[in-house]
Amino acid sequence: MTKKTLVIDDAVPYAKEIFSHLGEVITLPGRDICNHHLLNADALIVRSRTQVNESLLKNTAVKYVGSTVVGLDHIDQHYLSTEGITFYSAQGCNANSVAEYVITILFQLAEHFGFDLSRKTLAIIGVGNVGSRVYSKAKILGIECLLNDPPKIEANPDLLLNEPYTDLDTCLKADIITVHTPLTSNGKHPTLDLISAEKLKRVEPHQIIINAARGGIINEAAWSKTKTLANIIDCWENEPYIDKALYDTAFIATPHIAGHSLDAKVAGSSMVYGNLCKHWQITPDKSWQKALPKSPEPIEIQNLANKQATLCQIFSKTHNPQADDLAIRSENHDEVEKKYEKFRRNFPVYREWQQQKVLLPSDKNLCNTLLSLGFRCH
Ligand SMILES: NC(=O)C1=CN([C@@H]2O[C@H](COP(=O)(O)OP(=O)(O)OC[C@H]3O[C@@H](n4cnc5c(N)ncnc54)[C@H](O)[C@@H]3O)[C@@H](O)[C@H]2O)C=CC1
Ligand SMILES: O=C(O)C(=O)[C@H](O)COP(=O)(O)O
Repeated sequence: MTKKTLVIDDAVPYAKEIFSHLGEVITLPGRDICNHHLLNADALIVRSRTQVNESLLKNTAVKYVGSTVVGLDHIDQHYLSTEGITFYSAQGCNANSVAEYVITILFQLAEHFGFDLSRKTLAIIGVGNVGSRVYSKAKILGIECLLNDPPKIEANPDLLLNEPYTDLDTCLKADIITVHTPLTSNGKHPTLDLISAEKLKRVEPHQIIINAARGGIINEAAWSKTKTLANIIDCWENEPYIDKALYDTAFIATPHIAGHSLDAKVAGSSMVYGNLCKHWQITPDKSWQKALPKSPEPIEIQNLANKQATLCQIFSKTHNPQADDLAIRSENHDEVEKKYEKFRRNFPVYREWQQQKVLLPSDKNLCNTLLSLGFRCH
C-alpha cells in the first residue's frame, strides 16, 4: 500500500501525534494552504481559516476533507459532493467551550453592572449544540430563557409544548440576546443579516447583545450605532480586519476564541481522526492520548458576598474572556488587527469545566450547582 499524505492546518493541536500513523503529515498555517500544496495529498484537514472550494482542490489528489471545527461557511460542500470528495466535520466538538464563554461573561456583566441574573431574561437564538448547552447551564443557574430556532421547531413541533420557544421579535425584547446560529445565506431560514438594521431599531439601551457565532448574523453597521448596555463580540465580519466602530462599542471584544478550549480543539481533532480511520478502514491508535496534559490544578476560592459573585470568581478562573480582550486591545486599531490572528494562533491553553476541580468551603448548595455544571468539587 502506498503511503498516504495528509495536509493539516498547523493550528490543529497534536496533528503529528494523532495523524502520523496514517501517513506523512504536512502542517501549514490554515490561511496559507494553497492548491499546489495539495496536488499529491490524499486528505486535507482544516480548521476555520482555509477556504475549501474548487480553486483550492481542482486537479489535486484530495479525496477526503475533514474539518476539526463546526462552522461550515468556509466549506463548499456542493463542490465536494459533486467531485465525490468525502467530507466530515466535528459537529458539537466545541459547544461546551462556547457555552462556558457565554455563561462566564453573563456573570461578569452581572457583577460589573450590579444586577441579579435570576431577574433577567436570556434569549438564545439558535438552539443547536452550542445554544442548547447555553440553555441547560442557564437553567441550572436560575436564569429565565427564551428560545428561537425555527428549523428545529419545524422538525419537532412538540418542543413548543415543553420548552420556552418563541418568535424572533419576542426574543429581541429579552434583557440579554445571544446568537448561536450558523451563517447561511440560502434556504428557508437564512441567518445572514438575521438581526437586521430594522430589527436593531427596536433594541433598547438596557439590553445586552452577544455574538459568538459568526460575523454577519447581526448587521454590524447598524449594531455599532445601536445604544445597548453592553456588546460582547467574539465573531466578526472580515476577521481580522474588524470594524473599528463596532469594536469601540464592545464591552468585551475577543478574537474568535470562544471555542478555543484545549478540550474542544482536541475533541475536534479526535473526531476527524476517528472518521478518517473508519473511511480508510484503519484501526485507530489511541496512543497519542498520552501526549495530552493532565487536568489543571484545583481552583481555590475566597468566600464572597453571594453565590453569583462566587460563581463569577470560579468561572473566571477557568477562562477569563476579559484577559483575551486585553490581549488584543489597543488605542490603535491597526494594532488590534495585527494582534488578532497572532493571539489566536498562540492562544493560552485553558480547560473546560468538566476538567476543573473546585476546593470548596462547606457550601452544599454551591457544590450541587457546580456538580450540575460539570465541575468536580472537593
Ligand atoms: N466563536 C466560536 O469560536 C465558535 C462559533 N461557532 C459558531 O456557532 C454556530 C452554532 O454552532 P453549533 O451550535 O455547534 O451549530 P448547530 O448546527 O448545532 O446549531 C445551530 C442551530 O441554529 C439553528 N438555526 C439555523 N437557522 C436558524 C435561524 N434562521 N434562526 C434560528 N435558529 C436557526 C439550527 O436549527 C440549529 O439548531 C456555528 O455554526 C458556528 O458558526 C461554533 C463553535 C465555535
Ligand atoms: O467551530 C467553529 O465554527 C469555530 O468558530 C472555531 O472555534 C474556529 O476555530 P479556528 O479554526 O478559527 O481556530
